[in-house]
Amino acid sequence: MNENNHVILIGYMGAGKSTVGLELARKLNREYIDLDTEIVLSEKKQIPAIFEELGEPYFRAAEAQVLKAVKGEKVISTGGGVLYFQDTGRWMKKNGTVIYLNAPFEELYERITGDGNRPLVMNNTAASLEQVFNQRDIVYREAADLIVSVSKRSVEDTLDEIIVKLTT
Ligand SMILES: Nc1ncnc2c1ncn2[C@@H]1O[C@H](COP(=O)(O)OP(=O)(O)O)[C@@H](O)[C@H]1O
Ligand SMILES: O=C(O)C1=C[C@@H](OP(=O)(O)O)[C@@H](O)[C@H](O)C1
Ligand SMILES: [Mg+2]
Repeated sequence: MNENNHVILIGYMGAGKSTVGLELARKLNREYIDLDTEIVLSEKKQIPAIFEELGEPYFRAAEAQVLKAVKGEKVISTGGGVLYFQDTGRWMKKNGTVIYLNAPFEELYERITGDGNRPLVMNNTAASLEQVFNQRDIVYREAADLIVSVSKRSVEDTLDEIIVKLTT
């Protein structure tokens, strides 16, 4: 039996997981968790400082730990690297409905380029970010129960599709 019944948003940086998740929680009248926000609060450091001072492996472990501690029927916005450990996707499937917010790399890159709050964007070229996107896209698809396009589309429109898919 499932322990929890969350709605879990996954996808690459810039897909709108944080933006869509907050609104989705409001519409579904559920509590909302953004894993990045939880980590910032518990570490009392911003994401770039966590990467710089504690390292990416530390951040990945914290991310998986925070995710697995969420109980109930919440809406969870993950970070783009949340599937870093192989067992995380399995945990998600057992604990909720996993929705992959998907768009072409070029569109997502437009949204995130120059953002100083995303260490991967600051420290990598567009070509290597695209490579990461291509690797992760496979993993996101494997983990997803539903795939929703966020390409050239408003947040409202995306929300409507998610709500229809969750309730049919
Ligand atoms: N449907 C959309 N169309 C255009 N821009 C969007 C859309 N959804 C989110 N954005 C913008 O893209 C950026 C990244 O959104 P965010 O919610 O932080 O993504 P994520 O949490 O997946 O990294 C923000 O500037 C946000 O306003
Ligand atoms: O893709 C990633 O590895 C990351 C994505 C970020 O979250 P968003 O996907 O919400 O930008 C944040 O967790 C961190 O900067 C690392
Ligand atoms: Mg986010």
